[in-house]
Amino acid sequence: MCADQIELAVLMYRQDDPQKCTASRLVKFRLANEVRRIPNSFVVLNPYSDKLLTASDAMRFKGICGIDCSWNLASKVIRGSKKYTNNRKLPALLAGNPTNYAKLGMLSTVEAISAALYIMGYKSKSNDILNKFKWGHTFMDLNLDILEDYSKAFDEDALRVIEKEYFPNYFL
Ligand SMILES: C[S@@+](CC[C@H](N)C(=O)[O-])C[C@H]1O[C@@H](n2cnc3c(N)ncnc32)[C@H](O)[C@@H]1O
Repeated sequence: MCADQIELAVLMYRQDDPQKCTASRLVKFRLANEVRRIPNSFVVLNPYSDKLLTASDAMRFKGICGIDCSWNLASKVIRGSKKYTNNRKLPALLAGNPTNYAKLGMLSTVEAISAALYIMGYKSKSNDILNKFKWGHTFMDLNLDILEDYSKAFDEDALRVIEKEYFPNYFL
């Protein structure tokens, strides 16, 4: 998969400290575009979706969009909204960022986009965006083996089997 073939976007609610906001940093380094309306051809990273992101989504979507809001308000902003389409939850992963370190599924926006890139086959770009954060390598240190296994699973059933092997008690 060629790293240039996928576009990255963020929808920003600006609810967190701008100094710590990972989406702002991606926009600053021109690694993602800030959008007000998510293009229909993009997959939306939604931690409350019933549908899991799989490697086969690389064939369906030409871009990935993160929704950057506070985790404290995410349930209201994302779960309570019907305006997002093409929603996908990531299979279970451990956060590597200092705020939610080692919490399952509570990833920062950059971690979520990086994981989606890895699973969809854009492995080099997945690392490139993490490299803009001093703690970015921690996310890969914690999750590389898991992400590699997830990237080989082409449907949700296969993903859920792997998820259960690594995290038997995972519910978000
Ligand atoms: C709730 S925001 C928190 C952003 C944080 N303030 C930052 O600076 O990165 C994180 C976003 O990343 C994506 N995300 C995080 N964990 C996810 C998961 N388990 N499944 C799908 N998307 C996820 C979602 O778009 C989510 O809204």
